[in-house]
Amino acid sequence: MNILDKITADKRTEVALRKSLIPISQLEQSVLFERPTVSLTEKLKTSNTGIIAEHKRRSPSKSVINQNLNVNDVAKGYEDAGVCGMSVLTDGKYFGGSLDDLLLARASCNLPLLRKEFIIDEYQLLEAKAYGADVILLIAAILTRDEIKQFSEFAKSLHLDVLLEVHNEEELNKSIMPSLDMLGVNNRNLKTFDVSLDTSKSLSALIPDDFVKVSESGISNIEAIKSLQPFGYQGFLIGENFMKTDNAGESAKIFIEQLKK
Ligand SMILES: O=C(O)c1ccccc1NCC(=O)[C@H](O)[C@H](O)COP(=O)(O)O
Repeated sequence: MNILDKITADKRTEVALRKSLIPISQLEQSVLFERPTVSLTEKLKTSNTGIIAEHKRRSPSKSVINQNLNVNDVAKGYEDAGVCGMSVLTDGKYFGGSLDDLLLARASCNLPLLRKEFIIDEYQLLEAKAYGADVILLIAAILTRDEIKQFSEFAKSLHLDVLLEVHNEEELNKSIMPSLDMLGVNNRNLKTFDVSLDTSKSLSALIPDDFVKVSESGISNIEAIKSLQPFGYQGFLIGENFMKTDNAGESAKIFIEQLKK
């Protein structure tokens, strides 16, 4: 079994347990459920930097990245740095994240927040809304076309933006549909962890112009962004490069200042 299959199998068990512990009616009572969401897609369309900065403590590919940062400080720092949005990993077992991280980020900034999760059930979209997310991620590699349609349409009914992530042509071809807002190309193969920006470059021409294009993973310098922009990318998801430092917000600030030059 590859790591993605393992994460997904564990996620099914976890979500079944969460559903039995917290009923949907309780999620819907969250004060955040009525909060008007902020569109990351619209922010990326008008930004000249397009940085989506991630809160990421550890990962299957890198083990520990940084366990010492406080999510409130990271969220405030990213907002001060001028990022377009923040991605918050909420998986506990493989990434050391939680829904509480999302809630704390929500309490600390007004940025559009992406719930970075392995979504396999509509229930997780209700959780995303209840804990303050504005955007959800759907990963084509773990979903059927019918599930992508069902989850993306449900997300839109909750006024959440949808970022659909692909890694190859087959995943892209099965996924294109009007209920998506952003098409993300993950430069990391989630089964082997190989990283190549060429993945974003080669798939870009196949992504219809109706979607904002986001390049994800393995971006560690300004040159990478400059090399992706001519391929139509308007969003750049960066985790480790900021989180591996003592001050993720400050690192993002310096990065954005250099990018603007
Ligand atoms: O990062 C991993 O090792 C990983 C492994 C398996 C599934 C997902 C994984 N990462 C999720 C992400 O998409 C990244 O956290 C995100 O794109 C940022 O990547 P990076 O800038 O390389 O930290």
